[in-house]
Amino acid sequence: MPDALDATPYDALLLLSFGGPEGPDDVVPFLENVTRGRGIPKERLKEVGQHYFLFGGVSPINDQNRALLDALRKDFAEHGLDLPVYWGNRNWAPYLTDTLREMVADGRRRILVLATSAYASYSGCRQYRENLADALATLETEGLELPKIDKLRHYFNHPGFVEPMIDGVLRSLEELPEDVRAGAHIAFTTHSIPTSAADTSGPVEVHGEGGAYVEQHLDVAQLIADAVRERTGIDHPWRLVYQSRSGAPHIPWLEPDICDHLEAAHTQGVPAVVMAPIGFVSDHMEVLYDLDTEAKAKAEELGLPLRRSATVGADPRFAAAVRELITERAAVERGQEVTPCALGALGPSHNLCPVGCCPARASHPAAAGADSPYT
Ligand SMILES: CC1=C(CCC(=O)O)c2cc3nc(cc4[nH]c(cc5[nH]c(cc1n2)c(C)c5CCC(=O)O)c(CCC(=O)O)c4C)C(CCC(=O)O)=C3C
Ligand SMILES: [Fe+2]
Repeated sequence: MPDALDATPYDALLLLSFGGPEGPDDVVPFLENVTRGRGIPKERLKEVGQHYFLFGGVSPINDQNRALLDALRKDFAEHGLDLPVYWGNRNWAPYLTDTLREMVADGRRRILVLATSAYASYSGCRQYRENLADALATLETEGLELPKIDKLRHYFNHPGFVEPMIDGVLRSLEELPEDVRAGAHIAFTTHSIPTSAADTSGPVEVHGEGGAYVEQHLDVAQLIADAVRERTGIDHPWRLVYQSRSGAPHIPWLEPDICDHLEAAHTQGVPAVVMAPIGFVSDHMEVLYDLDTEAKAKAEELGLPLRRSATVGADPRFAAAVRELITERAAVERGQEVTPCALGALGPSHNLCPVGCCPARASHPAAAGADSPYT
């Protein structure tokens, strides 16, 4: 047995995810949960519902989280990290509030949260913190003693997140027909968000002009492209592109869309493309529908060879990264010196979201940040 690792003061890890439907009857109530008060056009909701129905009303995200839970528990056991792992979702069962109630009943007082979103942005960070605050508010009305909740720093540039994606891109390149492989372009994809949300993502003092969201993705894309060049000797041209746009058409969102990009690439004579969905932690519906269904159909129509590389999912290197992030943060909380691990140009992300980080359109309490009403 290795020496026991120290998670003190934490007594539990909470895997906090998006959640997804697990059958046709779940789809509409799930979409209602996701879009409550968010002003998404009815037409878009019908369309997104169809994406789910195409796959039997089942999102792959829950099974992927179950696999990640297994990987985390296995890794912790193998490395002597004695920390129970719980799972709660923002938009579907097991619901965050129910899990948190269970954690309190189990006597958990200091909870560390791992969100299945690696980057800054309102949708990828603050919204998770708002849902934590809402869950705490509910437990408070029930007269429960509230636990203290912290959130792990953004892990987009952690080697345990980046390295599996490098392997994935290399594998996808190898899958391309040999005659087009050397000339292939890489399209790194992430979820489009409104440009107003992109511009204000991250801590105000730290990020550049266009916000942390794009900056962080560009950092990861560059890391992967550099590693691919080192391993293959070929400098594959790349670009960061976007997918899964929703919202009203007159509101600007990040562009270009992956399908428009494929068309432009084809017109310019690009012989093949590898899509690398670096914005997502696992192969959930955005990946299955927007890339594997829609973008692949577009490529077929164009006669453009296209491969989609793997997301991190339950890769053991990602589980190990989570363990390292936990012991790192626990040491910080104990007042010890640590050297946080991060690749790329941006350095390790902040541990505590400062006031005004990734602001929402409407003010809403958010937990696990400097502006949390819960301490
Ligand atoms: C940045 C980002 C991530 C990555 C970070 C993270 O992972 O958190 C993400 C993940 C996900 N988004 C998901 C699903 C949905 N997102 C929607 C809507 C929206 N997402 C947005 C952004 C993001 N979303 C935004 C700006 C909107 C517009 C409405 C709003 O301002 O809030 C809608 C409503 C319909 C539509 O408009 O598409 C659905 C159904 C699922 C589950 C998939 C599954 O079931 O497998 C996952 C993992
Ligand atoms: Fe989304």
